[in-house]
Order: sequence, then structure tokens, then C-alpha cells
Amino acid sequence: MSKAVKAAVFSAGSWGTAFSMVLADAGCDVTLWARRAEVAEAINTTRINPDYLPGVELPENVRATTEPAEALADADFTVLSVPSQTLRANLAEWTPLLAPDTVLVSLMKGVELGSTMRMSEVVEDVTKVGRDRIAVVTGPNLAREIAARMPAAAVVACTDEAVARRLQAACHTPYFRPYTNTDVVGCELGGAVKNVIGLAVGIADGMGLGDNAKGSLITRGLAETTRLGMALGADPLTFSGLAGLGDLVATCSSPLSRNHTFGTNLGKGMTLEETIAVTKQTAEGVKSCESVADLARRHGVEMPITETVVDIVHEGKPPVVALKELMSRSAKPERR
Ligand SMILES: NC(=O)c1ccc[n+]([C@@H]2O[C@H](COP(=O)([O-])OP(=O)(O)OC[C@H]3O[C@@H](n4cnc5c(N)ncnc54)[C@H](O)[C@@H]3O)[C@@H](O)[C@H]2O)c1
Ligand SMILES: O=P(O)(O)OC[C@H](O)CO
Repeated sequence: MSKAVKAAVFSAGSWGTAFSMVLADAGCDVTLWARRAEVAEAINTTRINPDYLPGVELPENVRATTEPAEALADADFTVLSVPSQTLRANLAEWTPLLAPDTVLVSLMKGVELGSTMRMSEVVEDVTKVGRDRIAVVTGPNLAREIAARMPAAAVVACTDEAVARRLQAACHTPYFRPYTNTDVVGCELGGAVKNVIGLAVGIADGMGLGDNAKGSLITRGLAETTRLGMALGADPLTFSGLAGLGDLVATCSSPLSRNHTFGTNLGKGMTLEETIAVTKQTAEGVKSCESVADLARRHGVEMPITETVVDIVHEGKPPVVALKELMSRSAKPERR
């Protein structure tokens, strides 16, 4: 009998916990690292993560620990799911403990502030592991729905297709259907920028601007994501796939999306401070709108919706003023 694939998952937030369930359902032995002892204890004794996925019973082959070394020992896959801006510092601590041939897998959808690195680039920079051992999982994957074992497709991306296929097999279940892709740049940018567009659509929804506005923002949001991607060497077709359009549609239409909900609250007139206070989980677009805008400026790419989100979220521009400016931009052909 062949030995079970071992996965270490960092950490026990919404997506880390839900993805642990996917891996376990696919037959992996999963060790889930939790920052807080009470969360690890609750998972091991009740099978439930009360803080992030209350009411969801985790399979027996998910074990929790607060010890990074225990989780990382012999892990075939080391799965990273912490808030993007905390990855560098966390990974620096975990790197000396990594199993020698482990594949590092990013579930994160953000761009680092300052460096403008994608998460796989941060992983490479910190660990010095080759790109052929760094993979990404992305797509329309709202954690709550996956945890309820509702059907979803996803993308597993790695420059080494054989590694992507190994990861695909390790997380393929009757409700979770991963496709492989070798366009890591496009897949990661699709995930990070959709959070920013999700904020924009949420703001529009909160302002009651209607479904035409939503359709327009999704489409033009995808256009600016594709422009950025092409400037960075991504395959434009990736953006019409699960990592692009698929994730954008799920995020922009679901009340389960934290980015969409964050935007809706702003659009309804809450202040940034009030919105942050009612947001219990990570809404990556709030910080990544700045790093995405920064990345785009460095590459001379125009991203008007992203810039508008930065203005509203970080510069305190009233959404009605921002809307007027966005609508009065100079007229141009659609494909530009
Ligand atoms: N929730 C989803 O539906 C979903 C789906 C796909 C991708 N993602 C992505 O997954 C990543 C994680 O999101 P999430 O939804 O699990 O967030 P979350 O807020 O639910 O959980 C974050 C986790 O990180 C931990 N954490 C917070 N600050 C930390 C720090 N400084 N150091 C170490 N750990 C820290 C928290 O304890 C928690 O376990 C994000 O990049 C998000 O975009 C989320
Ligand atoms: O809740 P959000 O906005 O972080 O979105 C979650 C996932 O990325 C959807 O695929």
C-alpha cells in the first residue's frame, strides 16, 4: 500500500481550514498549524474550528498543532494561507524547518506592499526554493461554500507541469475540481486584482448603482487586470479562465466575499474605520489595491478602477466624486 501524501497547512483561518478539508477528503494526511493554542485544541478535540468555520466538522485526517516543526516534518506539500502582508516575516521563521523536497503552495491572493512581489515571488525570495517547487491554488473558491462541500473548480499553477499534476491529484475531490496551468504570473495576478475589483463592485452595490454598473466594472476590471498581466508576461487567456473571470464573478456576486462586503459597507457610507471594525477576516484588496496600483505604475499600465479604489479607501475620496471622475475619463476604443 502506498504511503499517504502529507500536507502541512499554515494557517487555520477560513481558507487554510477549508483547504485542509479538501486535502484530507482527497486522501492526504494534513497537519494544520494554528497560531492560538485554543484553536488547535478545539480542532483536535471537537473537529471544529470555532473561530473561522463554526459548524463545519473536519475529517479525522486533519490534525492541528501550534508547533511549526511538527507540521512541517516530512511534508510533501507546505501550504501557505496567512494574510499576504505577513507572509515574509512568517516564512522567514518557518524556512529552516521546511522538509527538503517539499513543494510550497500559496493559497494567498495579494501583492506585497513596497516590493510589489506576488506571493510566489515572496516565497522564492525568502526560501530560495526554485520556481519548479512553488505552486499556487486559486479560482472561484469561497471558503464557506467549499467547507460545505459545494462544487467548485480551481486552478493549480506551477511552472513545472508535473508538480502541478501532483498537487492536482492531492486536492481533487468529488466537489473540488482543480485544473492545471503553468502561467503562475497570470493566475496570481487574477486572484490579487479580483479582490480590488471586488471592492469596487461592492462600493457600487452599496451606492445602489445597479447591475449595469456591476457588469461594466467586472468587464473593465478584467480588462485592466489583463493589461497588467500582459505587461508582466502572463498569458492573456488565463484571465478568461477560473483564475480571472471565474474568481471575479464569484467575488463580485457573493455576500460571502469579504472584499465585496467591505466595499458595500463603504458604498453605503460607513467610514474606513467603521468598515474595518466590522470586518473580522482578511479582505486582501484593502492593502493590495495600493501594491497593485504601485506595480501598474512601475510598468506604465493604466488601471483606472484600481486607482479609484485606492482614492476611496486610502485617500478618503467620497465614492460619488470618484464615480463622477471615472465616468468622465476621456472616450476611447473598447480594446485599450
Ligand atoms: N476565505 C476565502 O474564501 C479565501 C478563498 C481563497 C483564497 N483566500 C486567500 O487566502 C488567504 C488567507 O485568507 P483567509 O480567508 O483564510 O483569512 P482569515 O482572516 O480567515 O484567516 C487568516 C489566518 O491567518 C492568521 N494570521 C493573521 N495574522 C497573522 C500573522 N501576523 N501571522 C500569522 N498568521 C496570522 C489568522 O490567525 C488566521 O488563521 C488570503 O490571501 C485570501 O485572499 C481566501
Ligand atoms: O472573501 P474574499 O473576498 O477574500 O474572496 C474569497 C475568495 O478569494 C473567492 O475566490
